[in-house]
Amino acid sequence: MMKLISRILAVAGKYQRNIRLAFLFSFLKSMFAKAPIGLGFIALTAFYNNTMTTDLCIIIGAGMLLSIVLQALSQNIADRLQSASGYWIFSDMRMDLGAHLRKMPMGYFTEGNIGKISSVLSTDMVFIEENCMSVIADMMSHIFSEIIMIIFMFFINIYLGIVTTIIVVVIILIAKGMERDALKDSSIRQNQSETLTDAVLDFVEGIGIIKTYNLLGDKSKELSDNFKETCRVSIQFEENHTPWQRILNIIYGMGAVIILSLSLYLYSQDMMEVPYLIGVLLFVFDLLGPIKALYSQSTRLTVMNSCMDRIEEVFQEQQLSDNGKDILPETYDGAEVQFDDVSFAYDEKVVLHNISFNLDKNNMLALVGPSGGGKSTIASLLTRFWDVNKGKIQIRGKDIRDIKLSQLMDQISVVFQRVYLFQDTIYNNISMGRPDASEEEVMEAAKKARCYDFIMSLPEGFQTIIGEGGATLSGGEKQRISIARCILKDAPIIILDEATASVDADNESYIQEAISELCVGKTLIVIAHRLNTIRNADKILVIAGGEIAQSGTHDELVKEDGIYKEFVSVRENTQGWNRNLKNQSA
Ligand SMILES: Nc1ncnc2c1ncn2[C@@H]1O[C@H](COP(=O)(O)OP(=O)(O)OP(=O)(O)O)[C@@H](O)[C@H]1O
Repeated sequence: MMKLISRILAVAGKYQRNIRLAFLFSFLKSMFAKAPIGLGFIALTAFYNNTMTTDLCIIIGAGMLLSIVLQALSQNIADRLQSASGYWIFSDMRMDLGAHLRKMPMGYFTEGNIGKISSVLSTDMVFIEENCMSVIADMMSHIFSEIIMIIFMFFINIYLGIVTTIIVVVIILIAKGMERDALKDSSIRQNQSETLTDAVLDFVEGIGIIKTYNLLGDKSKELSDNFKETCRVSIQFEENHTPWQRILNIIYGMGAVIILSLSLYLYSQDMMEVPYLIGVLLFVFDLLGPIKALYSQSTRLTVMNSCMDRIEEVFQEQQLSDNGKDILPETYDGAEVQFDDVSFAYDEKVVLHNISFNLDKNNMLALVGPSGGGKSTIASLLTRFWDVNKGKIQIRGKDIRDIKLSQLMDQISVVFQRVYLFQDTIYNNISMGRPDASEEEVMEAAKKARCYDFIMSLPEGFQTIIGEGGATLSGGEKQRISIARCILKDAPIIILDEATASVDADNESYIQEAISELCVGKTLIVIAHRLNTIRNADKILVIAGGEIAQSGTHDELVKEDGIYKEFVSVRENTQGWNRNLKNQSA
């Protein structure tokens, strides 16, 4: 419980002062709330001793009224200070998380963490944001109230004070066990919520495949099993928690009875006066009220603690270092891109071994080879989607880790096979390649990427919104828009993941023309599948099993027995097949 408070304070940053101030007002509120009990005792004693006067009556009445007003006032100030801080803290935390995620290696997003990120942002943060401040305010008020009650009992009689303290300590110890258990169950519940988020995302993203492969029944069942499991885990959580609450309730009752019996005993031994006994009789069931209220919040507290665990887990993920200070030279006599003895592993799995090659400015390098050989990984290392484990990668003689990530990204454009366009206008989708580009430059890029005509044929032209609720474009059209974006960016190095799936002939020739425009005067790394592209490369690397199996030009490699020769003959046969099929259909 105190752990949660210190965790919230730790993340509160500049709002810590407000929260601490709110604690002070919570304390005052508790004092004013309990003041009528003290005044009640004074009144009882005065009646008992026959010393009650009109003045004292008025003072006690006014004191009670004043304590009610001051209690409401302190509560109001504490609530305002705390709830505003809560929303600010979590708004800042979301920004920090965004900044943190921006610095994570791309690998983090592709390794099944999307469900976790969404559930941290949507479930965990929202839950804490909505609950934490009210819960902390309540908790502080209950803790202070209980302390005031104990002090009060010491004031009435030292033995009563000691026994009340012991009972409260026993309750705290039992509640600790309950918290430990609940924390374990709660993390099971949170993990299940993450699994469910993953399953829902998977279902929604894969709906096309699911339908075409007639898997709707199976996948829907998987999803509904997941919902049932989530339901089961939540019920289990409540069921495991209820017996603890019952035990605590019994102990609250027993505690009150013990205090009551002790008071009667003390009275019978002349160790306590009548007004105090009456006072204890009146308030005994209120004595453990605050601690009872405190632990009735424990379910929410536990869930919050495990939400905080998961938020911290994401924050603790290693960021990609971005401390580089070197500036890339405009011109350089050596290689534009150089891999020097590079090895790389995804976690434990080593997928690249001692890769070394040079690529000169404005030259084209083709990466070819069997699937899973490591071609995409080589390209990803150049963009620092991950960092190498051994060796180094240089651009114009500078280790890419020694230059700022933003400068590195300015140097490279990537044309992915899978195009992603934002739900925005076509214009904005292109201009994000270079946000300060003029309208003419955007149009020019669209013309070079062979997409100007089809964009202009749309009713809204460049202002057409793409995506949900907007225009639907073919795969080839989207690809050309993404190429226009790259053309506008005008980075000197292009990484091109050539499409394996064939698009229709018209689109294919437009895409080829767009790519040719993009590549003029650039240094190119192409993950190549088309024989024509490969033949034009200045250098070909055959990547197999994470190593460079062969390297050379097309003419050199076809003369060697090896993977490349086989690869070319397979490609030629397929192209022959394609030609025959086209001729037959013509
Ligand atoms: N994010 C990842 N996490 C773990 N392993 C990965 C990841 N991405 C790729 N791999 C593995 O690394 C190896 C190299 O994959 P890579 O995608 O670089 O090969 P590739 O030659 O580009 O294959 P393809 O031609 O099929 O795209 C493969 O064994 C692959 O399973």
